[in-house]
Amino acid sequence: MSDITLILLCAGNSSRFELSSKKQWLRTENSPLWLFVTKRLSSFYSFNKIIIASHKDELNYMKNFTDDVTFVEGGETRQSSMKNALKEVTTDYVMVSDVARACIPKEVITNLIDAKNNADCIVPILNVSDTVVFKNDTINRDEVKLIQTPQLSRTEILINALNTDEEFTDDSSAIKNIGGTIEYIKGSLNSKKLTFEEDIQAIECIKAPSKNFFTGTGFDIHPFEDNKKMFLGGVNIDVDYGFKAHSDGDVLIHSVIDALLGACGAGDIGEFFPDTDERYKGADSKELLKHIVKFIYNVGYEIVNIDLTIIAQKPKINPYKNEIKSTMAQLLNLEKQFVNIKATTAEKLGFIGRSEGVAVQSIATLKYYEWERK
Ligand SMILES: Nc1ccn([C@@H]2O[C@H](COP(=O)(O)OP(=O)(O)OP(=O)(O)O)[C@@H](O)[C@H]2O)c(=O)n1
Ligand SMILES: C[C@](O)(CO)[C@H](O)COP(=O)(O)O
Repeated sequence: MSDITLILLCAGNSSRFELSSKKQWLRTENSPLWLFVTKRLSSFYSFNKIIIASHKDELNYMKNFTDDVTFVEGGETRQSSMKNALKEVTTDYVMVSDVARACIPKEVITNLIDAKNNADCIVPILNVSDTVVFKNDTINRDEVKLIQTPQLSRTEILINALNTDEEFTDDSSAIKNIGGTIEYIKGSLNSKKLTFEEDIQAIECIKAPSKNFFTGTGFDIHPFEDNKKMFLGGVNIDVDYGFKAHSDGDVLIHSVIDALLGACGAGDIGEFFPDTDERYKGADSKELLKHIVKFIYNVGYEIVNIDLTIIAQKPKINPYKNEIKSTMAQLLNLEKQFVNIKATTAEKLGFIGRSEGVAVQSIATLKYYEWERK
């Protein structure tokens, strides 16, 4: 059994990337980048264990993709994500890599492992061939190194090195800080880190996303409650009763949230906003939908359209249809033509027919965010 654990850091915010999808969630064919990188690295070497540090909002979702890795919640910084992941490591050695370095070649992994006994931390580097100016001075470029990941460290030493409030931008800097030894090996241009949008041009091992469409259905139902404001699709309906619920009871938005989550395979509304959680008592459902829409985009999807049916004996929906459409289109970041609303009575049958509440059924279609190499 190998004595090396792989940690893949995937908990960043991609704030410099500036696309609607986080870089770890870009699709290469049908695979999110983090899964592609995990499979790629594990095809090069049989690690004892693979640990993935995930953003807290994406941790549960990631678990739907594979049972072969251990997921941990990331932190605010790369270093805190690494510290969380290190708690799960039981081997003598640990290899830590950025998910943002998607195309690391096998040779780099093999060379790191071959050098594992030579120092406390083995680091791939690139030398610099351009002239380097630091502040205003041209400096000796032969003394400049560009540090890459993955880095292979003795686990105990890395844990000790990170037992500080000081922030380091990589593992080797922390180890150097406590007097540990470092060995530099040859890195690779193919290990370039995806940081800015234009870096996609250099990440050649990934293929375009598949053109598949994904559908999900949603259904929600709420009974009426007197003397409460009624909201449907984010619009205040002018009646003197509302919906009984833990939140504001916007049954239409709840149904749409479930359809969106269904389409991207992310469970249901209760997994994101439990009705036992005091934070969501009386919550404005528009805010819940905004959170979900951000999630959908972050994890690499775009919304194509939604269609829904409101089943209500009362109130009358027609006078509000257009406003609901506009409000929902804005919340979903869609053109109005891609939001369709139908309404029907229950022909006086059952509890809806007895005017005791309203149900909404919906369907959403998503596609992968279409990044392209120009
Ligand atoms: N809190 C954080 C921050 C970063 N990372 C990971 O550390 C690596 C290097 O970070 P970077 O490329 O800077 O990614 P982001 O932090 O997502 O990017 P940005 O700084 O532009 O927000 C990435 O694999 C990233 O997912 C992490 O696991 N936890
Ligand atoms: C660890 C690293 O990739 C080495 O070059 C780099 O320091 C990460 O920096 P970032 O600012 O977190 O992208």
